[in-house]
Amino acid sequence: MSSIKNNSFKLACIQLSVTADKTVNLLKAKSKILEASRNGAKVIVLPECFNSPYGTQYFTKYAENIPQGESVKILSEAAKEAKAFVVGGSIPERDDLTGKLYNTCLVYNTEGNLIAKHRKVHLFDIDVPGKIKFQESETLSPGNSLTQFETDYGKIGIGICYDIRFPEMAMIAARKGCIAMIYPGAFNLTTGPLHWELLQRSRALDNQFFVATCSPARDMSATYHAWGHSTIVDPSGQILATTEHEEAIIYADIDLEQIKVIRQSIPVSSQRRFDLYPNVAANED
Ligand SMILES: O=C(O)CCC(=O)C(=O)O
Repeated sequence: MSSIKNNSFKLACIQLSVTADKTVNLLKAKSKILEASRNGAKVIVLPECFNSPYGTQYFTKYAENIPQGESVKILSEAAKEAKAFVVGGSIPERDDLTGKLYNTCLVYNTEGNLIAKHRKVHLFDIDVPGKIKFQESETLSPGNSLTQFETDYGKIGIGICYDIRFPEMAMIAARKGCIAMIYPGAFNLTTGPLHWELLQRSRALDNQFFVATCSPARDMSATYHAWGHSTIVDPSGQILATTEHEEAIIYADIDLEQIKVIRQSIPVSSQRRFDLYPNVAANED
């Protein structure tokens, strides 16, 4: 595990109501970050696409350059005022050099400095006949790297929404010593009920670390209906905090001792047989 100054902290996930008005979204996000901080949270998470409605038709309009964009400024100010680590959900990012758009999570430290940037690696391209078809790749490009950042409590890995379906990402974070994976995400009314909680508990149990997800609140007048149910799961797969689909802040006390205890009792990470699966990608027929 990386250098840890404190063995416990309060984690908050802000299930924000996101509107079509970017300024309203940003001001609300900042005030909720400060509220979470007043309630003792030291790591505060926003949802996927917290400054814009979620949908490929919106990304171009709401996209911002990093670090010049207005969302960057608000996140930095909020983290500094809150004296907390802020995992800034995600925003549509425009790379001015290439013109490409990304779904990007920015992370700030307690001084308001940008310490990590994760571009969603696995784009949400699915087609469930009669239920949901979504093609993020119509407008977005995928990121090409995995992201972890240091806090006073240990290292934390970042994924965005669909990234949670790829256990390799979380496993790499765990093997690099992360204490948690945090996934800003916006599942939907088709895949949410069956998969959202199951995926979180699976990633937590696979890796015996904490997992947190943060969704926007549901808005039935929007074009995309988010599942909500932001959740925090402990290293044994138990749910520490969750909610329904309305706007809410959920909190959990994260006790890092729990990681040690479960890893000592069920020591799967030291029992792995990498001699049998050294390179999973090479095993395709
Ligand atoms: O994987 C899913 O079912 C939903 C993913 C999603 O909504 C996203 O990646 O934004």
